[in-house]
Amino acid sequence: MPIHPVSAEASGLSAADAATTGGRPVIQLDDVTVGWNGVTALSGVTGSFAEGSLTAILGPNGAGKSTLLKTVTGQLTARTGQVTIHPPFEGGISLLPQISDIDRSFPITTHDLVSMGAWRRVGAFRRYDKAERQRIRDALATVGLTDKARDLISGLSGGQMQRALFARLIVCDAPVMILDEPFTAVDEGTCELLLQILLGWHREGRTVLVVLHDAALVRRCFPQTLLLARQVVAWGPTAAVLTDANLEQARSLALGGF
Ligand SMILES: Nc1ncnc2c1ncn2[C@@H]1O[C@H](COP(=O)(O)OP(=O)(O)OP(=O)(O)O)[C@@H](O)[C@H]1O
Repeated sequence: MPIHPVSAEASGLSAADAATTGGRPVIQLDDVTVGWNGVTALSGVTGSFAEGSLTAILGPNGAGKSTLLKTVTGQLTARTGQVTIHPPFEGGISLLPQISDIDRSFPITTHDLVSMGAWRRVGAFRRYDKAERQRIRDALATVGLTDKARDLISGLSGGQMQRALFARLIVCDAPVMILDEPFTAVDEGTCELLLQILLGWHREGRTVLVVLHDAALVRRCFPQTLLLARQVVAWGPTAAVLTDANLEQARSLALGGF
């Protein structure tokens, strides 16, 4: 895993920026506003995700959580403001998209979906070497999908599909992992397995951002929280962010419920 420390000075950020989340900034947002035509999905977002941090992104429906992830990963462009991915992390971000964003009718096997995680190392036309093939087999085994490797993804259940997407991230082996609602439509056992994999990434020193809806799970397992409601309501240590007052403010600022 290519994790290289970058000092706050070298990254061009003040020590105060780094101090807000306890480490060196990996992803920095400065007054970021994103929207479509007449709609402003996010406005004035400023803050940073520190190296090695584990952050839950929480907020009501329509709060701009997916919009934030898509902006950070370059799928959307900020209308104003600046998103900075600090060196050496620019090419080191992997995304687990919302399951509803994936075309499950595409005729690809579970094995091939997971293999796509190696794309950055292998490229489009080179053959997978022995080490990559073993890495893919190990990832399938870790998520319990060895016997589904040759099945088309259209035949996987919701929980199996989430396991396959986690296996793809395992193969990616990126220093920054971004996950959009990874526990949606999964049973309790799958949720626990995937949660343990995710917490393992955090223990390994990766930077992990996860959009979630379950405040109890966030309180139990996520040290940092970004509470969004079309703008930042609060961002910092989870206990300080998930107060009744902040949650009430988030509900009143956004259109939907949690
Ligand atoms: N492609 C788009 N075109 C126009 N508006 C969009 C588009 N995608 C999202 N929006 C709007 O932007 C706002 C934020 O959407 P977003 O999906 O980021 O919210 P969210 O917090 O992830 O919601 P949820 O919890 O329901 O998934 C919503 O009002 C949504 O309708």
